[in-house]
Amino acid sequence: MARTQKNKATAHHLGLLKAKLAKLRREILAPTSKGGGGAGEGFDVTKSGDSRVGLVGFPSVGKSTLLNKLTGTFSEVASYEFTTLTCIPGVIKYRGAKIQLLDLPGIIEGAKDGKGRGRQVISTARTCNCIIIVLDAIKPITHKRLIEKELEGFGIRQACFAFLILFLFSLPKNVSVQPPNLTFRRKDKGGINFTSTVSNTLLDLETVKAICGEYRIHNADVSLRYDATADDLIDVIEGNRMYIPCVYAVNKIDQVTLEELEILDKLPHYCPVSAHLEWNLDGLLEKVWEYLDLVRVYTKPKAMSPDYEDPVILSAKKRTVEDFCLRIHKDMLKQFKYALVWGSSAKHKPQRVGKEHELDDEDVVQIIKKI
Ligand SMILES: Nc1nc2c(ncn2[C@@H]2O[C@H](COP(=O)(O)OP(=O)(O)OP(=O)(O)O)[C@@H](O)[C@H]2O)c(=O)[nH]1
Ligand SMILES: [K+]
Ligand SMILES: [Mg+2]
Repeated sequence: MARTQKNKATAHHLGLLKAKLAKLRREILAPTSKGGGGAGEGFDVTKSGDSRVGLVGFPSVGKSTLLNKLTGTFSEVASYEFTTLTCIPGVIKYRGAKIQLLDLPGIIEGAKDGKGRGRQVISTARTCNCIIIVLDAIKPITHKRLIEKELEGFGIRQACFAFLILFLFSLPKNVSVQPPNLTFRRKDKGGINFTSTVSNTLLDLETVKAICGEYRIHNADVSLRYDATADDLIDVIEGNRMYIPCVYAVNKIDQVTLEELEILDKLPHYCPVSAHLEWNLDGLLEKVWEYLDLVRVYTKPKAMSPDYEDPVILSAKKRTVEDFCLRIHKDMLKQFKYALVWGSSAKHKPQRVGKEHELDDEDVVQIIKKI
């Protein structure tokens, strides 16, 4: 692919190769029938708390040091690579929420053998609500080049790494992570029908046909509502893509110059830290909190003041009064009459609302039950 000139004439050829790569990546990561290596599942660590965050990165970038400093849990730290060989969980108490933080093995080795840990790391990463990709500030440029090279290469290690990038790292430039705005519908006959509501420069009918052909799909409607890439189409066809927000924590900034630090600080989604010297760990937590997109709701028992110590944590995508009730008790809705809400989602102080009402961060809620 690196050797192929990129132009209209080769676009469908490149699209085809991309689809082939996507299929190979999926095979590498699919559980092996032979067993051994835990059937490709993640590490056996029980989910706990309100949200889960994973530490992913090359060996010895300081993932374990970060876990230790952020959670007070012990995970072995050493100057040699592959110190951590399993998944070590810790808990961060932040703004009343309990966030489970997972320390994971460095990703190159596991990826290299094509089974075992590399796959386990990825499987575990897929269970996270946010991923902290830890980079070493001394070699961010080499790492970045490595990633680019991996993407273009063909080896198992490369393919595995590219998978990570596709699944976890290739995020839209904006913070809100959205799946591609593209409709793909299979049908029984009529061939491949390709429409676009915007002028598209990256995909044409030939390329779409080539990609679909790779999946043995000969009849489908594909419609774009933005300038989609071949990778976006492949993501939608594969259908198993996850969109997990990630923060790039550039660690060991105690080793770089102020000039270098200023550049790192400007890059989108980057957060410079020194785990060892505990520099900017607050900044990292703040960023992770922002990307987790959580809502804190305080309960107010009748005739008492709100409980500000122990908020109910909801996802910003599921934050109705109903979601709130379900979180407190599964039978709560049966007795629900209405709720009183104080805070930015309320028009009055308090506002009387039904269970469809959407709550905002730091709202206070009192549930009024049927008598
Ligand atoms: N200078 C400096 N060194 C650090 C920092 N954080 C970690 N280190 C050192 O980097 C080395 C690797 O740290 P680890 O925490 O073991 O790294 P890891 O990513 O968990 O490594 P693996 O588990 O082997 O993948 C150790 O020698 C740490 O003391 C930092 O902020 N600054
Ligand atoms: K290490
Ligand atoms: Mg480690």
